[in-house]
Amino acid sequence: MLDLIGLGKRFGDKTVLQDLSFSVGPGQMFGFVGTNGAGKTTTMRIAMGVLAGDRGEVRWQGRAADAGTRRRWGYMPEERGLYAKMRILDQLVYFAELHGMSRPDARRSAEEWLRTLGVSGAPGDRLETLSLGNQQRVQLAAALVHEPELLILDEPFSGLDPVGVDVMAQALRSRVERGVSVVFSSHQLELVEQLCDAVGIIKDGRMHAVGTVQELRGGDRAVRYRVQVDAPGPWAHAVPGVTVLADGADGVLVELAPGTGEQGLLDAARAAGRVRAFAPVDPSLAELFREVVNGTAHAPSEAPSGPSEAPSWPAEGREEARA
Ligand SMILES: Nc1ncnc2c1ncn2[C@@H]1O[C@H](COP(=O)(O)OP(=O)(O)OP(=O)(O)O)[C@@H](O)[C@H]1O
Repeated sequence: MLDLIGLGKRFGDKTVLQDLSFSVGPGQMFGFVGTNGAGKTTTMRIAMGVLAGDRGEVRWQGRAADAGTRRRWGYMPEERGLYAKMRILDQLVYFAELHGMSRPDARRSAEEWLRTLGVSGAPGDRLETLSLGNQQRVQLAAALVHEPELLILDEPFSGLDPVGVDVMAQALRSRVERGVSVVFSSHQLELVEQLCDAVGIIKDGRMHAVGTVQELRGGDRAVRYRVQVDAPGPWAHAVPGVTVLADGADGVLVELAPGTGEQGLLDAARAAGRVRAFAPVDPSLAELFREVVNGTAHAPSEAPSGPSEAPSWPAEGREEARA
C-alpha cells in the first residue's frame, strides 16, 4: 500500500501542494487527474524522492519510503528521460540492473516487455530512430522491466495512438492482476474512468475528491434520465419536478428534482407516445471533474471514513457544494 500523507510543497512564495493525501492499495489502479498546473507531477516527483516535499510523508507498506524501497518501484517521469543515442535493449538491461536484476534476468525481461508492448524497431536500434509513440512504449518498458511492486506513471497515455493506448492499458491491467499498485496521471478522463478502481481529483494543489467513480457520483445530486418517445412536441416540459436539459434525436435528457420519483416521468412519456428508451444517466468522470474544478460538486451525504473506503471531500469542497 502506498500512502501519501499530508504532502505540502512551495516553490518560492507559491504554494503548489497543500495537505495532499491519498492511498493506493495492492492490485489497485489509481487515476490522478486535475487541471494543468494542479500539482500532479510535483506529487509524483515527491513520491519518487526526485523532489523533496516541505511537509508530509511517503509511506510504503506502512513504513517511510527510502531509496531501497524506491528501487522496487517503477517510474515514468513527465520529462521521460531515456538515452536518445543508446540502443533500446541495452538501456532496458541497464535500467533493470540498476534496480538489482542480474544481467540474464534483465535481458530476458527486457526482450519480453519489448515484445509485449509491441515496440516496432529492432532491439539494437537507437531510441532516437523510433517514433515518439514507440519511444513512449520503451519508456513504459523501462518502468516495468524490473518487475516493480508499484508503478508511478506521469501521463503514460499522452501521445499514443488508439492501439498504443490499448497495449499500454493491457500492460497496466496485467500488472494490477498480479497485485501491483499503479498510479498514473492523465487528462484522458474516459480512459481513467474505464481503467481505474479509484480516482483522485486535484485542484490548486489540494485533493478535492477521492474514491471510486461510483462513489464520486454519490451525494444529493439530482437524478437524470434519458427518455425517447415516438411523439413530437415538448411532452416532458409539463411534468412536475422535471427539468429538460437537452432535447435531441436520441430523446430528451431530463433532471428530476430531489424527491421526485421517476414514475411520473414514465407515465407522462407513455401518455405522450410509444416509449423507446427510458434509462437513468450517470454523470461521467469528465462531468464530475468539471463540477469539482468549477466548484459546483455535490458532496456525498455521508461523511467519508477514509481515502480507500469512501470518497473524501475536504471541508472546503463541501462549503463550495453548498454555496
Ligand atoms: N521547479 C519548479 N519551480 C517553480 N514552480 C514549479 C516548478 N515545478 C512546478 N512548478 C509549479 O507548480 C505547479 C504545479 O505543477 P505540476 O507540474 O505539478 O502540475 P501538473 O498537475 O502536473 O500539471 P500538468 O497537467 O500541466 O502537467 C505549477 O504552477 C507549476 O508552474
